[in-house]
Amino acid sequence: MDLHPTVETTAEDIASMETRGAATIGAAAAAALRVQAGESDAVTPEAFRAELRVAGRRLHETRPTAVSLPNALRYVLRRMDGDEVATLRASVVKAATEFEQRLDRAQSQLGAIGANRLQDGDVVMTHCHSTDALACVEAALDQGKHLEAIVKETRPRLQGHITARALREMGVPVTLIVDNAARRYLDDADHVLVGADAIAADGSVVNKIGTSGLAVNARERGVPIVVAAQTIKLHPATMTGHTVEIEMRDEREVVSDEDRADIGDVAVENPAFDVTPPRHIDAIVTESGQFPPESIVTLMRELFGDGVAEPWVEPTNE
Ligand SMILES: O=C(COP(=O)(O)O)[C@H](O)[C@H](O)COP(=O)(O)O
Repeated sequence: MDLHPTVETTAEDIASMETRGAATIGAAAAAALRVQAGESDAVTPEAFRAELRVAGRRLHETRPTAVSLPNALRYVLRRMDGDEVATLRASVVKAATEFEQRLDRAQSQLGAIGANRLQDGDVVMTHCHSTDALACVEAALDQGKHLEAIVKETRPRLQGHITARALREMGVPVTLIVDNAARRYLDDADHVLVGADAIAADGSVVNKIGTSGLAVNARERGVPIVVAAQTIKLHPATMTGHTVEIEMRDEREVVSDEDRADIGDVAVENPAFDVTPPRHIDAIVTESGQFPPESIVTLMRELFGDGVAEPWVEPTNE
């Protein structure tokens, strides 16, 4: 069975980080499933369902950490319903569209909540590029508040450059710094504002590598650190003891082949994310409200209480 080219392209773009950031990855996965369903030429319901599961697996295998990806697949594939291809197709197209609309609504809702924490004249320090975090800044600007930003460049892929450009386009004065200068510039910051790729049941936050060190420094400097994360970042499998896989990316993102030839035979490690424990986080802002990290599990149970299906996996009885 051939996957639609859009599914393959979407998967390749997620794996290569052409498409990056947890919310964007979730939206792209849902959109790809919609195309697979809409263009499917399956003639039986069984063939259609199998095709959508294969598409789900292809998308799921791209990157392991941002739980927005499996949550997007769950949302769409669990709503695949019907006894004929036409009804199955319509159900997937509807669910994928619904998912994307919910993402947009959630991001602006959490932005309005997160903006309430920001005061006129505040300086915000950012790490990586988080559309959920920037939604809070944008909402605060819409409330008439003036903000400045200290943007960490975020090696090795320099997502801070995306954030710097986005903030400049909002009219926010930006100071770009190397990651190692964060502790020094925390003295000038009123808030640290970051996003999340996954939030565990104990309130730990998985985000771009460097977040946990920034949180420790922010705590020590007395600068509040807020995580802006839609509920699709909640990781339901952690309610049953599963842990979040931290993606190890290609060493060449850290050391070019030329540099390696110069340096010689050294091991290079390139973890893309790290885990910040709840004790180093002041608040998690979601579209459903602000939570101390230790209580995020109440929201997780409310939203994902019925366990963690993996509807892209072939059912054993098939
Ligand atoms: O860690 C990253 C991106 O990592 P990468 O660049 O490796 O994908 C972002 O902070 C979160 O995904 C949240 O982003 P958003 O708020 O946009 O979902």
